[in-house]
Amino acid sequence: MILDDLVAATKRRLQREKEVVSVDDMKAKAAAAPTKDSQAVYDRFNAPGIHLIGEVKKASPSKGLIADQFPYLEIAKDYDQHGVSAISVLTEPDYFKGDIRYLQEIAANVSVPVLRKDFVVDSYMLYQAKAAGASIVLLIVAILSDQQLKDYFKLAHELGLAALVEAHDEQELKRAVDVGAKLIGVNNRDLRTFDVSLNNSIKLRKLVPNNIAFVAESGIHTRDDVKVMEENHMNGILIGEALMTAPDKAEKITQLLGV
Ligand SMILES: O=C(O)c1ccccc1NCC(=O)[C@H](O)[C@H](O)COP(=O)(O)O
Repeated sequence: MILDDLVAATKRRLQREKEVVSVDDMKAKAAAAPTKDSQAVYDRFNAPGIHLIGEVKKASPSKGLIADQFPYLEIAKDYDQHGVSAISVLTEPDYFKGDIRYLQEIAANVSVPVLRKDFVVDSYMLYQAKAAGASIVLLIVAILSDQQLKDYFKLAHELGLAALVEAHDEQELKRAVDVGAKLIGVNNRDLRTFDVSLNNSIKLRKLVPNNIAFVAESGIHTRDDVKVMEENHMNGILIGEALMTAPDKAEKITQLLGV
């Protein structure tokens, strides 16, 4: 399964990264970086209306190369200036052609919170995220044990990072709720088959109390898709491909949000 490959590649990468910057040095870098207010992120998504997370991604396992030209900083600034509530930056290099340096540069140049979109399997990645200026980290339930999920969720908050806890089915959703997630993302993409169904987030939204902000992820392309998400009480939508392939990002955001 692709998630197993992603986890294995991430673990190999971390081994190399720790040789360059030791765990203690990364912790010191994280401690030296400004601490953000995780509650402010949660409040942002709980405010009325639907909140768009615009994603900066060059490639993905399901789509291959998405953006041949990849002026990531310009794209992020464009998102920032045209109404996104947060920016998701892929930092996974092997399958998404991402880089933690993209996040670092983007976080230093935009006003909205920045999400580290990666496959967190080690606390080192949370220290890296804080050191790079992220405000949010993705915790994917499917790749974490209950203990890891609990530990990383706690550590994220100690570092001032909000956690977007991602689930795909009812069982994973229960684990997200049980850990105390305040921001849950439900992926419409089945990562085993790459099939996308907006019905997945619609179905699971009903199982989550309204005091937990809920983000529908993947496969959202049009204003009609967004309307369906609004009608089904999503607090947020995470959109990658539709924005990355739009020649005019500002126009696409305006269109999607219907403003
Ligand atoms: O997109 C993939 O192929 C993929 C494969 C394995 C793990 C994660 C994957 N995608 C990450 C995402 O969740 C999406 O980048 C994000 O939700 C945006 O989706 P989209 O709007 O469909 O680009």
